[in-house]
Amino acid sequence: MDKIKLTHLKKTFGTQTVLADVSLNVKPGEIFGLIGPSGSGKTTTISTMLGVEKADRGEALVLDTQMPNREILGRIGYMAQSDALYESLTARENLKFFGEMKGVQQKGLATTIEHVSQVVDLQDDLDKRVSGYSGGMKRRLSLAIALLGDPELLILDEPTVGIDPALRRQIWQELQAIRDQQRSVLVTTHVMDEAELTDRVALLIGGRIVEFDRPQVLEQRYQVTKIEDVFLKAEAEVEK
Ligand SMILES: Nc1ncnc2c1ncn2[C@@H]1O[C@H](COP(=O)(O)OP(=O)(O)OP(=O)(O)O)[C@@H](O)[C@H]1O
Repeated sequence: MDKIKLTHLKKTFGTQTVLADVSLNVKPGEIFGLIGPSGSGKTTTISTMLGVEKADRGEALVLDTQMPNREILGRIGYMAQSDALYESLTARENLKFFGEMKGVQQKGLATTIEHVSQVVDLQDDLDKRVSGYSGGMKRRLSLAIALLGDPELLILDEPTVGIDPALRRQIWQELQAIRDQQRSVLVTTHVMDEAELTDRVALLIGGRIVEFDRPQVLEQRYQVTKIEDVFLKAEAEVEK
């Protein structure tokens, strides 16, 4: 059973068609990458699938349920592009608050907070107020919050922006461990090396998914060795 299933989604803002016709599915136990030029509609795809924005046409099912749905939202680890954090609280207090909201048992909460803050390397800064955090630290805290409660589905909008390469690698190891537990991850990224690490990747160009397959299959199809080159060639073809 698919964790996400989008069928012929269309979304316009005024006269601008941002999503012309988007269909995709995310399976259990996979890391699914959504890549595309800036402004191609990656964030809109996410907000429409979650029901934050209303689709003009088509259907979006998340965990077999039409969104928006509060109960389902509670079962997803969602990291938006802008951080929604309590600035006047410390990181630990934020994690505690969101952990309780997600129903993490009080008994295991401290251990869970320990684990997610280690993944994003914030364990030494947990008792600082978020207002004193850098942009990258806030991103890392948002990611830690998304990881709370071991959600069966993670939806991460550019989770590694402003994050150093070594930590980025550590975060991807965690995403792979999550995948290996048969949980699913949908991730948008601008970093082509990251797209290489996904199980399947979709290229969103001009409001359509122009390619959608395993990275290696796409590289063979375009006779290149990197997803970056697939991306550039596909983009040039669309622009023709
Ligand atoms: N609420 C909105 N009202 C009007 N236009 C919007 C709205 N949200 C997005 N758009 C427009 O839709 C287009 C796609 O934006 P979106 O943020 O989905 O792209 P993106 O692929 O996520 O971009 P980036 O990679 O830069 O984050 C842009 O032209 C944007 O201006």
